Amino acid sequence: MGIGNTLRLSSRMLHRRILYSSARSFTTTEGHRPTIVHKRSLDILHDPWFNKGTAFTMTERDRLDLRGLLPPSVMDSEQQIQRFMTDLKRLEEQARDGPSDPNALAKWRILNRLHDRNETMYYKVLIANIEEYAPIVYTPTVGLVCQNYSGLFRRPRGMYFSSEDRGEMMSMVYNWPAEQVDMIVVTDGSRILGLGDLGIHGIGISVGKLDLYVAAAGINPQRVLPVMIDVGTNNEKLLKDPLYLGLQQHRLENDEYIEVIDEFMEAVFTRWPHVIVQFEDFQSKWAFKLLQRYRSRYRMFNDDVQGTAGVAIAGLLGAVRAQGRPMLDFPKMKIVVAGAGSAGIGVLNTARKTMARMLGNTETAFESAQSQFWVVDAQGLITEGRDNIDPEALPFARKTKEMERQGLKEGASLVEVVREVKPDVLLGLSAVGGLFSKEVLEAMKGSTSTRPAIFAMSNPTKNAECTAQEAFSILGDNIIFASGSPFKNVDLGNGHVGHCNQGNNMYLFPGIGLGVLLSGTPIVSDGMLQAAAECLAAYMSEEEVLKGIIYPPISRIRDITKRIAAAVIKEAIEEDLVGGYREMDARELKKLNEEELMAYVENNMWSPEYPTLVYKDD
Ligand SMILES: NC(=O)c1ccc[n+]([C@@H]2O[C@H](COP(=O)([O-])OP(=O)(O)OC[C@H]3O[C@@H](n4cnc5c(N)ncnc54)[C@H](O)[C@@H]3O)[C@@H](O)[C@H]2O)c1
Ligand SMILES: O=C(O)C[C@H](O)C(=O)O
Ligand SMILES: [Mg+2]
Repeated sequence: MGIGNTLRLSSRMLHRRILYSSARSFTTTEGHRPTIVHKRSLDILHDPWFNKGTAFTMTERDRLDLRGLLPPSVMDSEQQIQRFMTDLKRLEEQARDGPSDPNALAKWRILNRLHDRNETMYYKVLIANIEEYAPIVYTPTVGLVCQNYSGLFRRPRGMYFSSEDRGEMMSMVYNWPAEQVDMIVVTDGSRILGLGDLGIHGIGISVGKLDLYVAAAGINPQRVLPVMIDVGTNNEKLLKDPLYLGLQQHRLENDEYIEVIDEFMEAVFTRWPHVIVQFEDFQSKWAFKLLQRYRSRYRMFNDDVQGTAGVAIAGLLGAVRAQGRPMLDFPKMKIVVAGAGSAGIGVLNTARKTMARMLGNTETAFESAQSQFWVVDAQGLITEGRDNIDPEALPFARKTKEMERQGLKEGASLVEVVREVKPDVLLGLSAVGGLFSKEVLEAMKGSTSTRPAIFAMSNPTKNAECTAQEAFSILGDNIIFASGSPFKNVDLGNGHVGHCNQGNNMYLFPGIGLGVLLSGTPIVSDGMLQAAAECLAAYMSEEEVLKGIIYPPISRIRDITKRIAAAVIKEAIEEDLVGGYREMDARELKKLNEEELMAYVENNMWSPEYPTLVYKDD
């Protein structure tokens, strides 16, 4: 069409064009008309017709009571699809360089989908097959899940409190639909297993821990709440990833950080005054501070510091018994610990206290206990000669002169320390995979123990300080071996089998939580943690321990958890801290004999059975 023709567009055509365009704009307006929904909160997220997932805008989240039920980052639909496609494509990569069980993530997805559609059935499957599926919903696969969380994120589970929610937490906590919450596991994502800062993706660890609370301790799944507190991340990869679901800012520090955690604690304890909060995978610089800040004010504990310590003590006492010696010989053990973070220091403090108690609890007993430990961190052996020593590690710093006599100096390497000390136990909580190298394990051959023990406790599997195969093949089947993530027993030929123990805080935290809940204690005391550890230590028979089996198999986790809960309640009674639980008041609780106490615990453990449902109009 020439210019002239264009100019001569008939008025009829022009009219038609205008009509067409106005019809289009009319259609568009129609498309923007709001959809009326008769639902709010999780009911919307669980409805495929209305759910937009992370694409709900902040105003919509506020309008529909969704605040806190989704990660804080708002995505558009293009970004959502990009995330979905990245995940889909990752399947191929995983088949190539995935974990030792190439189906682990696929199994996790299938279990997770079941979790989304039928909780009762999910927990029935999990409890009946706990040995097979704990490594899927818990370590090591949970680590992989967190690392791939952006792609795996489907239906949100739990609550997200971010630093953007300051001033709002007290009200948004009411967006959680359950009237009662018994157990919260909270993380800030700053140190997930040995995988470092995973930011908001760390929520997977809270979900995994609570799965064990339900499966092992029989906490009602309707009363658990996984929480992620997003104060930013220092993980540069996440900070640069446009599809990251969390706040793209560096972590808050100092008072700003504490104010966020304070507000969260106040909010959850205001709505649910009897809730128990388990702190999980906070970097050590905050783990200790927050524990001290809250432990006498709230029902809370730190699993990495306190749960790990109890499990390690139980294992160390097992290692003494495995030598055919009485537990009271524990204070004679020489222990080299690699790693002085939240877990390592937690273990050291408790081990020292246990030894000191065995030696009479005097000042000399404490000093004598202290001299049984050699601590090696990223900078080598910790001595008093170190500049800027971490105050938490200070009590375990060795005296320079004494070390000189032993042929060691500040910063000595792990292999040097093992060679000189010839320890009974080598315990790793360093998060460094392969730290117990061939050289280090060879040096352990010089151990003066009749049955040396190797505890490679870092998680997940790739961060273990050594594999079971490496330990047994170098040191033989006489050793005691425990690892944080599960390893299969090692066939050493000629009918010899190296037994692998799983030294993981999963043997303690569910029982601690359950005992605290059912006792109604307002705080989690050192005595309760000690009672829990002693219960675990005493659980294994003489015969098992002599075979090198120092922890129960995970198939017995529900039974051990029940006993630990009873031990915690007993201790709460001793300390006069019981408050009772539901219809069992403190006075009644104190009257229970051993058998009745066990029955009380058992009767209060949830089991996955379908209840009869009856409809009732509001
Ligand atoms: N098995 C369990 O139940 C259990 C429980 C808690 C933590 N963990 C594991 O323990 C590990 C550490 O956790 P954390 O919270 O203490 O971490 P953290 O980051 O606070 O501490 C790590 C420590 O290891 C030290 N370290 C680093 N490189 C080292 C090296 N080459 N040699 C010796 N030490 C070295 C660091 O200096 C630091 O002291 C993680 O892998 C975690 O999964 C296991
Ligand atoms: O989560 C685990 O498996 C144990 C422990 O809490 C850890 O941080 O590694
Ligand atoms: Mg942990």
